[in-house]
Amino acid sequence: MILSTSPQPAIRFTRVAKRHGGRDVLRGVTLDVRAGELLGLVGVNGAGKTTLLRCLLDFCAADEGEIALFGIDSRESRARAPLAFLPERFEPPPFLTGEEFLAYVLQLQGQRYDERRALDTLAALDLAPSALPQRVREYSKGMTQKLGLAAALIADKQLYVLDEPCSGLDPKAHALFNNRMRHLREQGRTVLLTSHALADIDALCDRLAILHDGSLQFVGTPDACRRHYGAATLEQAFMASIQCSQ
Ligand SMILES: Nc1ncnc2c1ncn2[C@@H]1O[C@H](COP(=O)(O)OP(=O)(O)OP(=O)(O)O)[C@@H](O)[C@H]1O
Repeated sequence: MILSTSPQPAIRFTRVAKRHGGRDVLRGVTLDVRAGELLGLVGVNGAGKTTLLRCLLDFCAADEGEIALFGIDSRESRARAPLAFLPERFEPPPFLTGEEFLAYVLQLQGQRYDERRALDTLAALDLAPSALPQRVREYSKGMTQKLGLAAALIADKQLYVLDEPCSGLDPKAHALFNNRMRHLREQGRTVLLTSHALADIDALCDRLAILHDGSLQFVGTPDACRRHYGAATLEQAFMASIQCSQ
């Protein structure tokens, strides 16, 4: 058990390190995701973002360090109960219908499937009601991603961990997703998401964390990031942050 501190962050990574194949993928990552904030984790391909989330979700064990969810060691299953997760590569069982998949996800969380709620969740992501009785194998890439988001969002959770949630979304669904994220923040929910779209991070996130080669280079607001690197845009600031580390 990790001792809680006050005010308690939704997620606390403390000196998290992970090696894969003799290579350091995470090098002592320390980061608090505050309760009620929307934090964007950014970094180049292979920076270690998904690995950090996998450690958080106990999909793999960190070699060093600790991770706590609302003050509870993330390796305890009860710590992850208030959390919904969308993986980077969302691959639902192709033989299920959309409705069967959503019902299954809710059942795993001890919740009942409610068609009205499912339709509202789909509508909020611009997924047509006809997707519910359709088999997932017939879905387009964007439809599959919307179903993954719907599965993450349909259960009422305090914390959402979304790995590249906008991957494959069309512009309308993308805008609707951003609205949904703002709504979650208004409700005091916490969101940790990864994204390669710095414009989204700028428009949406309270703070961003830049991970490069397994180490955090910067954590703060988009404005603070631009100021810190003397940059006019977040893109320039990001480029400066990863060059500084080389
Ligand atoms: N199971 C594994 N075995 C070996 N190497 C791994 C494993 N998982 C991740 N890695 C390596 O760890 C590094 C970080 O990968 P990770 O998927 O965390 O990066 P990422 O920042 O999420 O990248 P992307 O933006 O491309 O999704 C990569 O070099 C990857 O090859």
